[in-house]
Amino acid sequence: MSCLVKSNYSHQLSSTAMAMCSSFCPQIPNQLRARPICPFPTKPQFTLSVKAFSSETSNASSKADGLSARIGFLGLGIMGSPMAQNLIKAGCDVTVWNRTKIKCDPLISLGAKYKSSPQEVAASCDVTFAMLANPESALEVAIGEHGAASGMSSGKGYVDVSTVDGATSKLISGRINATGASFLEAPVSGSKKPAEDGQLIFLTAGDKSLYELVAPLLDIMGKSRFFLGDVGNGAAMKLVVNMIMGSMMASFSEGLLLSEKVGLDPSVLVEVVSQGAISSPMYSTKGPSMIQSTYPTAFPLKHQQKDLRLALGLAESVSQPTPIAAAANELYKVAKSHGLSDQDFSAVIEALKAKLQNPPK
Ligand SMILES: NC(=O)C1=CN([C@@H]2O[C@H](COP(=O)(O)OP(=O)(O)OC[C@H]3O[C@@H](n4cnc5c(N)ncnc54)[C@H](OP(=O)(O)O)[C@@H]3O)[C@@H](O)[C@H]2O)C=CC1
Ligand SMILES: O=CCCC(=O)O
Repeated sequence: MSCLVKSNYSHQLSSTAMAMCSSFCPQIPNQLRARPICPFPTKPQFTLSVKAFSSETSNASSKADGLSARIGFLGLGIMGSPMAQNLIKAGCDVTVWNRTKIKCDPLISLGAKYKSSPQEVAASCDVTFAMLANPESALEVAIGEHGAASGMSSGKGYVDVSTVDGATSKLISGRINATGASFLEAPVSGSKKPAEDGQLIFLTAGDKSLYELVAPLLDIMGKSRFFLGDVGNGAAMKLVVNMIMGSMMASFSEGLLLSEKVGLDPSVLVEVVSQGAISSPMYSTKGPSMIQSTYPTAFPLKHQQKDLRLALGLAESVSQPTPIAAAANELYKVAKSHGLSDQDFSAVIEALKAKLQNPPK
């Protein structure tokens, strides 16, 4: 396994990185290419050569020379839109598609091209990213009618950054590989704001050469990237992380409500938690709005419940007991039944309030 992290301490790019920037982003003027300063206007401060722990080195520069800079992006929701936007702002040649076409318009205004199906995007691009809601939509867009696979061929790459289960990822990988193209799964840790800020964490697995080729693109959209081996490992890592997160949020919700019920100020609880061993940006960021009973959507509750469901399936596949996650999953299901699917996942606290108001008879 390897991990590369974006450095905040250097304005300079290595020559390898510079070559790859130029290769992927042909709109970068030649006079800028000659300078050892990264030309990306939004994300100037990184180098590709900082390693956290790995003996692997990237030799993507020479391979990148064979790849032109046409990038497809399928799925422009909360995450896909800012990710694609960062690629466009970095000067990359991006072609977009979304089921609901109107969501393409802001990106088209920024310079993106548009195609009317995933198939057409894949056919016209060298590497196509997909950021879809769930396994069903990831499958439909990748291998359904007019899906990306039907536009794929040898030399192309498909990078699925959606959160899905390993079986879905392997199915997509098999169909993409059958066309002669390469597949990488690359789900992300980090939410709406990190997506906007290019601070996502990529959990990749699959074709190592494709990983190396798209590394400069991942570095535009993210702050670090892990290569985890075979297809399925990236999905598994993502599901374990989100299983922990879903349980943490459910437990935090119980704490907020209990503190209030025993006469404490929940705002003080948030402050106390922020100074101790269980401090988490999630609690500090979401806590104040949860106390106000407002849940501006960064990570939709329906997706958190989907991830818990998939994580429980993963645990079941290896007979691993996960009673805490199972209980949390039930709470998110209650929240969904109260119409909170499209609220932020912190709205799970409302399920506990509902339970309090309607105790079992
Ligand atoms: N939001 C977050 O904080 C994070 C989300 N994720 C994961 O990333 C993925 C996307 O999340 P997010 O952007 O928040 O989700 P959104 O719900 O905002 O976007 C979902 C996207 O999937 C598309 N879609 C849904 N169903 C279909 C379908 N049947 N056919 C074609 N397209 C479809 C939507 O198209 P349309 O616009 O037409 O509805 C939209 O582009 C999910 O897997 C999620 O778990 C990962 C990390 C963080
Ligand atoms: O999948 C969603 C992850 C959200 C986050 O990491 O904050």
